[in-house]
Amino acid sequence: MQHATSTMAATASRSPMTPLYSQIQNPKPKPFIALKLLERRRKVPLRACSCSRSNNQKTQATELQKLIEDSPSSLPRPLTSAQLSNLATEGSRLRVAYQGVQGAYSEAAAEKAYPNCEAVPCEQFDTAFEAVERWLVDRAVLPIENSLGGSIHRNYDLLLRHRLHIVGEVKLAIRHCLLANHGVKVEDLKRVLSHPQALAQCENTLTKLGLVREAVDDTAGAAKHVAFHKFKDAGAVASMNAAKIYDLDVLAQDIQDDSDNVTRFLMLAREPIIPGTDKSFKTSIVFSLEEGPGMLFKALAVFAMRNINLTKIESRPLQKRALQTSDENAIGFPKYFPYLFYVDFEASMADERAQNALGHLKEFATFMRVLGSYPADNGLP
Ligand SMILES: O=C(O)C(=O)C[C@]1(C(=O)O)C=C[C@@H](O)C=C1
Repeated sequence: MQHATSTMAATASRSPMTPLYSQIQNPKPKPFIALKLLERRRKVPLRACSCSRSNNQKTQATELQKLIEDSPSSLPRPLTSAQLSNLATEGSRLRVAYQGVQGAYSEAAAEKAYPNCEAVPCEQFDTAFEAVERWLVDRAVLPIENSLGGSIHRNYDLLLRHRLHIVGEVKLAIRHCLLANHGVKVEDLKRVLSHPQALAQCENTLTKLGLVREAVDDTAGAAKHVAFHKFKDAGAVASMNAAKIYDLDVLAQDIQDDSDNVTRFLMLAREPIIPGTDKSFKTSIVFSLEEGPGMLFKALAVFAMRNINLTKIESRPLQKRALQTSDENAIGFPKYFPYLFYVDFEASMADERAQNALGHLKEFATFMRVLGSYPADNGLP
């Protein structure tokens, strides 16, 4: 159990949830037209499948082809929400969405989680969620917490807003480098670009160097930007891999504030996996409680009394728009700040202790959802 937050949420009645574990969603049919999307490391990223296509679909494919060919480099561009609607999926390799551009840590995490997958870059976290929901990719791998920077709140909120299931986790050691264009020295730098999490993880080094931080969407995107604009006064915090891809010099290595810098990523899918007991499993849930003294204590006790270890607890403001209509009906909106609690615990949903704990929690939680029950990543990051 790492930390707890004690703010209470006050809510109204909830709908019953039977069985405890989330229902398997009805699979949607795969789109008839399948376009090979953003084939990595190849000049021609789109390939139509053999089935016949409508004029509209041909136009979309041509537009996308043009869009990618117009790109200043031959690297794939990340998906935008607008492009998502134009694309469909095909292929034997598992297609895994990640946020960022090629060389981002998230890409490395996707490849660690699904070796030999086709990693598909997405502009934003939302785009990655949507890409899975719309069958454009098979999975998404997204960061959820970092050992130095803490939680990635946006993804907690998106987990609730979307209906994907957590099917695994993967931990990745994050080793940041300070990158700059050839010939640029550390003393020439005035600014540094990177993802806000990466900047936060290198707080001490960047403060010592007196660099002005500029936040961008991802670390590799920062490296790409610095290289593209041939900046002489700005560097990027990114990976060694990004330095190679964007042809930048490495001015300093391992600049994170602590050598043990690990990011935990979630593997997300349209359908849950069947939880087992053969290996160590984790379960992630989200719930809200009525307001009142000791309510969170009572909620956490359902795990403690069954000797179930909690590995993470996070509280997030309950935003009405973040909820699905069915969830919305289950929750009232009180005059005080309502909160949602996200809890990860070390037990499989196939374990009777977990089922009893959640049955107990349901007796007084005003809302509860199982986000996934999945094998724990206990290996080296
Ligand atoms: O910018 C990247 O390279 C990412 O993959 C994103 C991200 C994050 O969101 O936390 C992932 C891992 C690191 O902790 C830093 C940044």
